[in-house]
Amino acid sequence: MASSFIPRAVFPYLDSLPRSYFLGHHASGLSKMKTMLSSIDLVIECRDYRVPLSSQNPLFEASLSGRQRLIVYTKRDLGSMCGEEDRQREEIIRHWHAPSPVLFSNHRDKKDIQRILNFAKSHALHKNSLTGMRMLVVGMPNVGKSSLLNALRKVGVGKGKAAYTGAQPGITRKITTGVKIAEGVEEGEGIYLVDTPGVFVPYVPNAESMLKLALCGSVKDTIIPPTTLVDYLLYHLNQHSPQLYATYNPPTNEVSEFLEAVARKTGRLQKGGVPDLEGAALWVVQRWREGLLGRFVLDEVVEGGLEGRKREEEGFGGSVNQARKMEKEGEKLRARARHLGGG
Ligand SMILES: Nc1nc2c(ncn2[C@@H]2O[C@H](COP(=O)(O)OP(=O)(O)OP(=O)(O)O)[C@@H](O)[C@H]2O)c(=O)[nH]1
Repeated sequence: MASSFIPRAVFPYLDSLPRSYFLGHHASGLSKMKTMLSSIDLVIECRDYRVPLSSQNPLFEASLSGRQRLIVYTKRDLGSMCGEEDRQREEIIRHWHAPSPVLFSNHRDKKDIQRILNFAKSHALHKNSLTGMRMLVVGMPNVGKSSLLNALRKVGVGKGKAAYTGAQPGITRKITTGVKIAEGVEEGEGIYLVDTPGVFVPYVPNAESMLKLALCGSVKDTIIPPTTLVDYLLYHLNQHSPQLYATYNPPTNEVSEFLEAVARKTGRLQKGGVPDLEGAALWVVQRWREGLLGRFVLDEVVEGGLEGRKREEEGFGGSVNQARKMEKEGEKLRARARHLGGG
């Protein structure tokens, strides 16, 4: 009976999950960013609104310090219903970073983009460098950097797309030349924004953060089984309201039951009418990423939350080599557990 439904209070996440997704183009992109830093006036660091803690990358703190930074929480439309709870969350996030500036954005909302543009312009005026101010946009893979660049260019100079965007991480592989997003005083002058490839954290300290990042599309969909992602999503959906998936199934904590219902309702059936659970899982994840299956934040946003997260990360070192060592050790342990379990 629906009224007696009790959602899971914790997610029994698996120790077998990978905790790293640090690729070659992430490392080379980061080292190129470092070499460019002396010619950059402002760094725009993008983080995902739905995972404000998990999408911060300590590598940026370490590598891009010394430049003024504006933090932009992207994809706000996918995590916010613009209610009182959202307002309070945004206030806490601003406190985390005070006195550094923080803005929130939906790349389709002209007002949000204009705010970022205004910030850039006032920074340029303050620095007296409207003649050729250069900014770098950085962030985790798929966080929305190129979309932000295109939106700023559209609002700022009324021009069309300059960067490719896409629903999978890793669309941008190389650092581009600067794209003009605001006119300057003279012809050929203005504010330029340089797009960069997304850079993943070297090692994700807790498995749940890895699930969150994967759900938000920061790692390739082949890294974590889609059914595991939907299981994790179902856990969150139930915490908010099982009504969010009422079209497909009554409240449940069983991912296979949920996916079977989705497969049947959406016609994802294999030979002999067998439900295609993986196909259904990929579809569900996509629906959530598009905001069509609830809009909510996955990280817990509380006062002091960012400091707590930083302490947790410091406990894990933070260097890429250390991270590789830990990932290798994790792989060995997982292989041993599989061997002992006979799987
Ligand atoms: N709903 C919504 N979707 C967004 C927003 N910003 C970006 N997206 C979508 O998120 C996906 C990734 O956007 P990109 O701009 O390609 O992300 P990126 O950070 O440049 O990705 P990399 O190439 O991995 O560095 C695309 O499908 C965009 O349409 C936003 O504010 N709201």
